[in-house]
Amino acid sequence: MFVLVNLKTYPCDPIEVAEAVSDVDDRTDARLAVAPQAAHLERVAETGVETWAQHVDPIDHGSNTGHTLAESVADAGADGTLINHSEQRLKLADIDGSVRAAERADLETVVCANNPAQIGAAAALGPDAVAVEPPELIGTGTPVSQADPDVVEDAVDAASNVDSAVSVLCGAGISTGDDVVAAGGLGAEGVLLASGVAKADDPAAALEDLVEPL
Ligand SMILES: O=C[C@H](O)COP(=O)(O)O
Repeated sequence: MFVLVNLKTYPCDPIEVAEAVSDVDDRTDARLAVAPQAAHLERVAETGVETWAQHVDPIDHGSNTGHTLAESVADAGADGTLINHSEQRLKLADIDGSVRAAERADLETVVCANNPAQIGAAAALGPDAVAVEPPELIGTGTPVSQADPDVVEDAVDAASNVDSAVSVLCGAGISTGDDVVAAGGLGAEGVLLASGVAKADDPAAALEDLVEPL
């Protein structure tokens, strides 16, 4: 299973979380990665942990201000990027452009989507993976794998019907090892989570619990 921890703009110490993820990563068969804010990418990558950006823009080098360039994210040490997160929604053409920009910079891609229909559309754009996240469950601590298992299974079917090479993650409310196991049982190859680690009093202990059954 792939466990991708998005730090969003939570007031956690990104280096402390990255070091905890790196430490747990050494002791599990699961694949772990951290997605800090763009300004923290370089320092997080220097810890040795697999590092992801939270977003890249559908742009190339040039006359752009206040954007995130895929090449700069890669130069900072990122291995991959989220695209179209529920909190950073893009138009369809811009999702496509961001996937192309990430490919150009050799970044792995996870395109997020609200529901199975959008997952099918996202998979058609050829990312490495898609992540289904019902927005109403994000940050609630109620796991999608328990609250809405059909949405995960339907997303897996939707992606597979379009392109079986595109793997499916699920997210929203995932915070325990049981949640991750349940997600795997529904066909997801990974989970995208945030508050369960980034808002935990002890992020290292939260991570240990997440990967313990894997
Ligand atoms: O990127 C992560 C997702 O939005 C899930 O967030 P959450 O784990 O806080 O529900």
